[in-house]
Amino acid sequence: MADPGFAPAKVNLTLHVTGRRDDGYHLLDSLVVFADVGDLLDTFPSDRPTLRVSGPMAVGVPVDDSNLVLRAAQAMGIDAVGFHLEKHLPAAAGIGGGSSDAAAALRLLAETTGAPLPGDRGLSLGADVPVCLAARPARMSGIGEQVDPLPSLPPFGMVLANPRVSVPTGAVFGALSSRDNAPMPARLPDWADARAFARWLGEQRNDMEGPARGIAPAIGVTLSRLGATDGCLLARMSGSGATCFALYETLTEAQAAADSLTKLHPDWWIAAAAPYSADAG
Ligand SMILES: C[C@](O)(CO)[C@H](O)COP(=O)(O)OP(=O)(O)OC[C@H]1O[C@@H](n2ccc(N)nc2=O)[C@H](O)[C@@H]1O
Ligand SMILES: Nc1ncnc2c1ncn2[C@@H]1O[C@H](COP(=O)(O)OP(=O)(O)OP(=O)(O)O)[C@@H](O)[C@H]1O
Repeated sequence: MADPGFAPAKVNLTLHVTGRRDDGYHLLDSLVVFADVGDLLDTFPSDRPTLRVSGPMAVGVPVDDSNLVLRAAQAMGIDAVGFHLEKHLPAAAGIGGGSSDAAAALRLLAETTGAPLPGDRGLSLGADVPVCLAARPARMSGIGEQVDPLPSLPPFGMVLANPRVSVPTGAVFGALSSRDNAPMPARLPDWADARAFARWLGEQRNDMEGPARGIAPAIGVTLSRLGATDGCLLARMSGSGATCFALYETLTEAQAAADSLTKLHPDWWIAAAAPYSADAG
């Protein structure tokens, strides 16, 4: 059984911005997968909402009411709970760290208290929370509320790389030059292998990459470094950045690429990962 407290990194393999609603939120069409690197969340008995944060990425993570973990508990109407969050994912990085933590909190509380999940599956906490609650490969649309699980994907390995520049999501949406772009094809192909999958992904887009690179030029460097690693099939930015990912045929190739990139950029956050799905095993 999948660990409900595991908060995997979210990776937008594609991210098409297809319109904007009257309230300013953008309509998206995105192929989302999860990686087997992430944060770890656990609960402990407490008579009031409490949050302790530890781990290699704990610095700067809020421990007050603004943390999405405590906001998730609030959304489920649960006050008397303590959380321990072990932070491994960089924040404001385009890999849904806070959203995945919120989703893990919802899953844990539903499991331990029997309380129902919020009707909006966490959308009011963040547009990425519903897909993070599913934590399996999905096509995400609307502003994030529509989550359609994908049939099985071919196996592949990934490297995630962040040049340690944080990029606020709202600023990147605000800097988009075009908001009415084409969605992905209505019917997704049945990809034979990682190469065919990466070739098809290469014909799709992340519409936020251009504006994010304008805000954080280090993203361009990250993409070219990933693209130059042995066996790289595709290098692209995830979400609103600055984390970029590269795909490989195998996890072994991804691990070798992560090692060589770490030698070049020991100060970056770099992780090799396999795809993760909450419904597997
Ligand atoms: C870029 C993505 O990561 C792609 O998966 C998500 O759409 C962002 O999800 P998120 O970080 O959970 O976003 P939220 O915390 O809900 O929103 C942050 C800000 O991004 C903008 N926002 C977000 C989602 C969306 N579909 N349209 C938007 O315009 C809004 O200005 C909002 O104030
Ligand atoms: N549990 C949490 N972990 C990290 N940051 C959090 C958390 N809860 C709230 N935050 C706040 O949310 C901000 C955005 O962080 P988050 O990791 O959610 O990034 P994100 O890039 O917006 O994710 P994405 O755009 O992929 O959904 C942080 O700067 C931080 O102040």
